Amino acid sequence: MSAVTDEQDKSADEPLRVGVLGARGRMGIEVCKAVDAAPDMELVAMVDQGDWLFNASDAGAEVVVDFTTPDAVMDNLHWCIDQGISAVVGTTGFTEARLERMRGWLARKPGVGVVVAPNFGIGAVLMMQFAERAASHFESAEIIEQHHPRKLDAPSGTATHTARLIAAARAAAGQGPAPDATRDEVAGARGCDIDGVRVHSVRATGLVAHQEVLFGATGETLTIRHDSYDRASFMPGVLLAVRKVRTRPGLTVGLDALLD
Ligand SMILES: NC(=O)C1=CN([C@@H]2O[C@H](COP(=O)(O)OP(=O)(O)OC[C@H]3O[C@@H](n4cnc5c(N)ncnc54)[C@H](O)[C@@H]3O)[C@@H](O)[C@H]2O)C=CC1
Ligand SMILES: O=C(O)C1=N[C@H](C(=O)O)C[C@H](O)C1
Repeated sequence: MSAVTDEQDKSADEPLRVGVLGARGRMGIEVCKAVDAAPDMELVAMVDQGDWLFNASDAGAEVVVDFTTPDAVMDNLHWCIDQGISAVVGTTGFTEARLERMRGWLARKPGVGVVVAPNFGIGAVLMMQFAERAASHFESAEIIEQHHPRKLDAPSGTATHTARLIAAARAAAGQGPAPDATRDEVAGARGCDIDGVRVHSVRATGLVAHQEVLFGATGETLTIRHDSYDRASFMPGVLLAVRKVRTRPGLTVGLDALLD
């Protein structure tokens, strides 16, 4: 299978055939609605736990969207890549080791593309970019992420990714650790540490997905905040990735390159 160009290898009136994994989940339901409503796409498979993955390949899916669980996603992606199906992945839990394994699978299937994004909200992508830009100008940086209480993982994928971006920008600027004389009286009082950046996870009914990045320097603070009030906020980013993934063979991490 070879890479598809921006012009696509199909006539303009042929819709892109899309399958959704995790189709009965909170995000999966929203993705199915968005794909179904997109004039240039056809929803050909809705797969959830206990369903047969081959439903997607039997239905001729050209792109699969995965919003499942960190435990399920790697097996799903291995299968998709093996089948020559490109994938758009919002599921969290991606470590560098997992990304490297996926690069190995993709190396054997040169025409297949995978886009993995910790957050498909355009505002959230910009929030991460702004945080990366601000990072080297402030001696303190902490992240407060807030989510609905049915979220399985903490810290969020977005917070982990943001912390890594901030840490890399601080290291590149030769900054040392953020000042902090506090001794934890109770374990976890200062949140968790991701590459030297403190991350605090809040879970409360009524929340959807929210994050603040708080920077501090002498006499000033800067707060960069993003709020998703509705899962519809992730859909423009998901549909953009579905449209572009087949033009980007190999692994793309984050939505940034697709927005340029
Ligand atoms: N990147 C982004 O923009 C976003 C990412 N997420 C992430 O997406 C993931 C899913 O989130 P939610 O929809 O809230 O969770 P959810 O728990 O509502 O949905 C997950 C669905 O996956 C299904 N599932 C589990 N194993 C499966 C398998 N092997 N094959 C097919 N389906 C399987 C479950 O039955 C469930 O229906 C989480 O990791 C979450 O953090 C959520 C929102 C936005
Ligand atoms: O589980 C969620 O809801 C979300 N998960 C992603 C994450 O962990 O960052 C993206 C967004 O925050 C919503």
